[in-house]
Amino acid sequence: MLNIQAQANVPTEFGKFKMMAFSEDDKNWMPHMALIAENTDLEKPVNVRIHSECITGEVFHSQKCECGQQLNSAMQYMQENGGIIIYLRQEGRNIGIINKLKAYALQEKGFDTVQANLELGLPADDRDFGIAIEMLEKIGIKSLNLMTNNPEKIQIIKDSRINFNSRIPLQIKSNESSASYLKTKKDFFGHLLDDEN
Ligand SMILES: Nc1nc2c(ncn2[C@@H]2O[C@H](COP(=O)(O)OP(=O)(O)OP(=O)(O)O)[C@@H](O)[C@H]2O)c(=O)[nH]1
Ligand SMILES: [Zn+2]
Repeated sequence: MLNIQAQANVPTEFGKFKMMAFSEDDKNWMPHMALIAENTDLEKPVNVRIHSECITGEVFHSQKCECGQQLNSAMQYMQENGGIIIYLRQEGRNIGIINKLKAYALQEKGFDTVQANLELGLPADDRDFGIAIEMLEKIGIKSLNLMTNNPEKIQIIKDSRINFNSRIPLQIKSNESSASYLKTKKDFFGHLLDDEN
């Protein structure tokens, strides 16, 4: 069972967030995180972004994906409108950074983002979004507006006790390196992306 192990108010370049670390015990060095923007009203439908860790994109500014820009946009949006970011430690769609780099090496040889995982004997997407539901319920969210393009995340909320009120699109313009990745997300995973990608 996940519990809030610690929480503190942290100023960021976007504004102040209450940052919470969730894990089963306080010995976990990679806890899932919740960032709650100031002025978030938990009694109204809450704006929520469920975001999966991507060290290459968020920390090292890789151009192969749009995760870093998505996280920045989400933080900005939550500060302007109130809301919560659930940050899941599910690097590489939960295959981990070592396997993700192995998958990237295969992508250099022409495999796409899905084929590369399968070639490694791993699922295309191994994430468990039930963790996000558990965290949202602990925080006390009853109804939400979900910031995503991923229909699976929407379905997970609809299958839970939390009310799905609306979707907030989160589309980042593609670049030369990310265009084919975004096309595969649209074609294979059914992501709700406009045609500019
Ligand atoms: N295995 C693998 N993981 C990747 C690759 N590129 C990005 N990721 C991971 O994919 C996750 C982000 O998933 P996305 O499919 O981009 O987006 P999403 O979270 O499903 O959907 P949105 O809510 O619309 O952003 C992060 O954990 C990234 O580390 C890749 O080529 N291979
Ligand atoms: Zn990424």
